[in-house]
Amino acid sequence: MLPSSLPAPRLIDPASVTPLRWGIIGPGGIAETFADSVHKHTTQRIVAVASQTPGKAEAFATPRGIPHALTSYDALVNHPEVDVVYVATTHQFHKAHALLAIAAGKHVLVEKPLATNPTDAQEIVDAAKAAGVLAMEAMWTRYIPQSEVMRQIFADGILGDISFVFSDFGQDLRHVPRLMDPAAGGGLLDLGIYNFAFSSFVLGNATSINTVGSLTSTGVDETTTSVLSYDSGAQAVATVTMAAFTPTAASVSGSAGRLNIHEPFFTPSGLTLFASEFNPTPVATWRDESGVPAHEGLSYQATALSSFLDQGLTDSPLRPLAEAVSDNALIYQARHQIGAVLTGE
Ligand SMILES: NC(=O)C1=CN([C@@H]2O[C@H](COP(=O)(O)OP(=O)(O)OC[C@H]3O[C@@H](n4cnc5c(N)ncnc54)[C@H](OP(=O)(O)O)[C@@H]3O)[C@@H](O)[C@H]2O)C=CC1
Ligand SMILES: O=C1CO[C@H](CO)[C@@H](O)[C@@H]1O
Repeated sequence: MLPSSLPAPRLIDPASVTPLRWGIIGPGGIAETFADSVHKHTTQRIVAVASQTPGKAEAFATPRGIPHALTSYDALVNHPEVDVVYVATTHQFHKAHALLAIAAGKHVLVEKPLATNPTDAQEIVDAAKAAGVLAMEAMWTRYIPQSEVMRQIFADGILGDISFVFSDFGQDLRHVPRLMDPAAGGGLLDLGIYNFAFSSFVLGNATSINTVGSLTSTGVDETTTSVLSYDSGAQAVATVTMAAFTPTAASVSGSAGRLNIHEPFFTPSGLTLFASEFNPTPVATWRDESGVPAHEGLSYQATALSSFLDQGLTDSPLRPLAEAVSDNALIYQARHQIGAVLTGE
């Protein structure tokens, strides 16, 4: 019997965790959204920002009242007022900048993907472990309310035996230089990481992957369809493109019911439960009415990180590093299956 309502998310009160002092490396597009949403929705505070581009740190810090605008990443990671570093540079620099923060003894939140390949991602994990600091991939979707609702739905077995997961992420991003760049570009590392993280959220680690796809004029992956297989017999299909705007939908199907994650599935949205037999009438719907819309949801991961440190943890229980590495390895395989080989690989 399916429930007629979905559980309410159990959220952390932002005021209940230690207000950490954050430093940002690489104040570009996502750093702006992160800083503004963190200041709006949490008790965490950005106290320093460092940019290698002249004038950029100052321009970022001044309107936000951030006290320290620095011109060197070294100075930021070694700044005595910084507790945790947010690495917001483009993918190919994540490893070097995460290691810099870890070597300075700082906790680190690394933008997704953790690195451009699983070997580099594992190096970050090993360094953080050796230094006894927390490292966390900024897979922010894991920390938004609907993911908390989903965790309860899965724990209660509401969907029965889950056999199929579908996720789709597509936007025309071919005008964005970093995504066309053979050093770190492509749809899979930038967008597909959300699909792969969604599949592992539901089904765990895939045992095999088969990908078909096409490349951009610069040789990075443009459009891909991946089929992931699991020991249980379940499958996940991930469609990813940086050439067109697609539904950006996701669903989880089991023997007892199907859960649709409202579009776009990777931001705060909503959930609808259907019966397992064909019937378009929803059984139950939950909508995110928390007042933290779209990318403002980046703020949840900052509160979560602080709560993990308060609990003495050095790995996110909601997006463990081992999972970030195994998803990275699947993306590596997917890319190489279609010949999307980055510079130096
Ligand atoms: N969670 C989300 O929804 C999103 C996440 N992201 C992630 O955030 C990361 C950054 O993306 P985004 O903010 O769009 O990136 P930007 O293009 O805005 O660049 C961010 C920073 O990276 C450094 N940088 C960029 N290009 C170069 C280069 N060629 N050489 C040296 N340094 C460079 C710069 O640092 P400096 O200022 O020091 O020069 C820049 O300020 C990506 O890894 C991406 O996956 C991006 C968008 C959304
Ligand atoms: O994480 C992300 C979410 O969506 C963006 C586009 O809107 C991506 O480019 C980005 O890296």
